[in-house]
Amino acid sequence: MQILTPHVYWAQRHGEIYLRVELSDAKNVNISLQEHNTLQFRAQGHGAKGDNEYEFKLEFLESVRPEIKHKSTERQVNIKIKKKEERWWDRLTLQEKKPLFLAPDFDRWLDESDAEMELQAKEEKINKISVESRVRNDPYLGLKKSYLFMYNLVQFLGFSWVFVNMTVRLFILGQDSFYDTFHTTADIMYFCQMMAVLEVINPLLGLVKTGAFPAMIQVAGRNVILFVVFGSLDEMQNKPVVFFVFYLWSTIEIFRYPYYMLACISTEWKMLTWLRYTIWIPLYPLGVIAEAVAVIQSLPIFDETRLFSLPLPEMLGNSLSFSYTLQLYLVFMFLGLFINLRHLYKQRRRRYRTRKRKVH
Ligand SMILES: CCCCCCCCCCCCC[C@@H](O)CC(=O)SCCNC(=O)CCNC(=O)[C@H](O)C(C)(C)COP(=O)(O)OP(=O)(O)OC[C@H]1O[C@@H](n2cnc3c(N)ncnc32)[C@H](O)[C@@H]1OP(=O)(O)O
Repeated sequence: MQILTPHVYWAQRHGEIYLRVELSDAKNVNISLQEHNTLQFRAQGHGAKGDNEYEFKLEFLESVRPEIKHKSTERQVNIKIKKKEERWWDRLTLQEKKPLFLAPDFDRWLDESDAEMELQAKEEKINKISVESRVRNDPYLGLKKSYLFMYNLVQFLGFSWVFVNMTVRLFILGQDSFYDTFHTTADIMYFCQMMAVLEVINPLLGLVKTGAFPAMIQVAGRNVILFVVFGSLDEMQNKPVVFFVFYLWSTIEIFRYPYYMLACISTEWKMLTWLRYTIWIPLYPLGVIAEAVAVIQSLPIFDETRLFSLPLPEMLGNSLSFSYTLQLYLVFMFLGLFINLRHLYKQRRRRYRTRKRKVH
């Protein structure tokens, strides 16, 4: 019998190589691996040149695992080989010139980015299964979800009240409404911001799957402005900056809390998700700027009133104004801005993963 070479078709994934040998009714299939990367195939069957003994040898680009699986069907021999290291190969063989008997298997062919998506989809499916099994095992899930739903509802109502109140007053009174924002909305804002401390506690108790640190920065940052800068200085309370700070805070929250409420009942509105993960892009820096303006405006007032000043010995000037602490706080504020912008950017990317497509 003449020894011939069959047609071989190939495709790859990050971790595997698939070969399809065009040989029907193959018998005595003998596949071996030499030197970690050279596959030798020999079998009898019906190929392009009729019934014959067929063989080929492929020296792979990189090492592969010794356990090689194959399955002969009436029409072909399918071979699955695991790569030693899970990575994308630029080509199949070590030699740059493709052997004549080798061609891409277009039935299985995926380019690198498609294969990545396939891999990601598999990982997501596995994660979903493991989350679902954990969820099924949690007897308090209903209670946790109800608590979170109520918390988010209360916050949504609170911030909506602030937002609607300010908007209506802006339409009726115009710029005059800037001056008494604090007196008309502070009680509700105090309530919402005190409640927001739960946002640091929730991740610590494992009730929500996010980090406590970004929430701590957010809540502490806002509460310094609300309780210390605005709350303790009457002189600050009728400044227009209060309007801008409260408006920026409440604008994001009237989207964020409904988004969480829907998440609690496993529902999603694409538009709401987009708003939750997008409008922070202009709002967050603007919010920090407005807060910084408030801090800067409060510095001379703290200097004058000596409120919260630190007592010092007489030779050091009696007391250290709280404005120095606030100047230091301004630095922390921009550090906090950077940390949370990065966090929000990551959260957004997690939601809207974009993939680079490689053009071959
Ligand atoms: C005295 C020491 C002081 C030290 C302070 C240092 C300086 C601080 C400076 C800070 C500057 C602050 C500036 C700020 O005040 C300005 C403004 O706010 S301007 C207005 C714009 N602001 C924003 O856009 C921020 C809004 N806030 C937030 O987004 C969050 O507070 C934040 C912590 C920043 C991010 O939230 P989180 O980490 O929770 O991300 P996700 O929303 O993606 O949630 C992750 C998953 O958890 C689920 N989750 C979270 N919370 C809940 C909930 N309450 N109920 C139900 N589920 C919840 C959520 O659904 C996500 O899950 P999945 O991915 O499955 O949907």
